[in-house]
Amino acid sequence: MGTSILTIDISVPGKINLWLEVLQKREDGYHELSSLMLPISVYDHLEMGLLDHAGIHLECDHPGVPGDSANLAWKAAESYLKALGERAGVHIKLSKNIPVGAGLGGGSADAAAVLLGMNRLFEYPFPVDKLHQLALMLGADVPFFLYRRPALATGIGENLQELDGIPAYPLVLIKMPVAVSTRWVYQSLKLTRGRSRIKLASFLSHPWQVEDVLENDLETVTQEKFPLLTRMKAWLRGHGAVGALMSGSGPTVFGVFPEKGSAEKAALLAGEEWKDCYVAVAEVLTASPAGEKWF
Ligand SMILES: C[C@@](CO)(OP(=O)(O)O)[C@H](O)COP(=O)(O)OP(=O)(O)OC[C@H]1O[C@@H](n2ccc(N)nc2=O)[C@H](O)[C@@H]1O
Ligand SMILES: Nc1ncnc2c1ncn2[C@@H]1O[C@H](COP(=O)(O)OP(=O)(O)O)[C@@H](O)[C@H]1O
Repeated sequence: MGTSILTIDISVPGKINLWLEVLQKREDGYHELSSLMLPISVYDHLEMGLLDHAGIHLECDHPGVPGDSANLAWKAAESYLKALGERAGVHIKLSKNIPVGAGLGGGSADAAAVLLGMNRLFEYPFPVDKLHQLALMLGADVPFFLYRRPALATGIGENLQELDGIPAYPLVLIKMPVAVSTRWVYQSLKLTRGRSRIKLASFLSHPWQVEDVLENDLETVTQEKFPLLTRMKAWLRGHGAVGALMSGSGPTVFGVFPEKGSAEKAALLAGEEWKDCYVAVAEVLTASPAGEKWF
């Protein structure tokens, strides 16, 4: 198998939803949201290179994630090549580190990163709007990961208002050893809200009053099945977090800490308290990495 000399390495950040309000169900079954999406310093890794023949070769190191055309990274490469109309080939090596089925957006993040990587390998044939369009066909969350910046997501997640002024919140993540299906959570949701309560402008002028905006309408569904999540959030608050919430469809819960030191201490204790769980310290990424050109 011949790969080109040019290979690229990409660090792929996951995300949390600092808030997630589900506003209504559309006729196609998707839900309209208002969600503050924040990239975080928990990363998958991708290595990509062009082949000297057509095809998509994927290696994925996670036994629970498909290594074939069911992988979102594979699907992203396929859709990019199809849009480009070239009989080219690509090799993709995916190292998973973002927990799977966790509410941290790992699959969507990989898909977006493959689109970005392909665009660099082919020397930028597509503008960002075209990548955004391809991303949305892969999943509602995928466009967010093209920009790697804090953003208010509306529509089904694809209308993105990028935001400055979000602190690099120190976080502790705890995830039970179960995977949750996003589809199941949305399908099980009973809508009660109607309209958005959280005011972006007032949050931006007092971002440290973060506990006032930690709200996730999907929590009720996942918490009912896994009541331990409620205890995990209370535990995080009892160990220094100013607030705690489930991310996305869960089951990861995150605590927001006033500074890195207290987050690290809490994470050490969390590792002892929540023995079978994934525990990590992370922080919110507030700016795209400098010097990276993708489109
Ligand atoms: C809940 C969130 C919050 O950021 O994240 P995760 O928990 O998956 O990380 C997202 O809305 C997940 O987005 P994503 O994972 O891209 O969703 P998709 O693959 O497009 O859809 C998976 C399933 O969720 C439902 N879905 C998704 C997004 C949305 N706005 N409304 C929905 O009803 C769809 O009906 C679909 O069956
Ligand atoms: N590259 C990928 N990384 C993770 N999961 C993937 C990937 N491709 C496909 N999947 C499948 O997508 C599902 C959801 O994965 P993930 O994106 O990690 O969760 P979430 O939607 O909670 O953020 C899993 O069932 C997994 O098998």
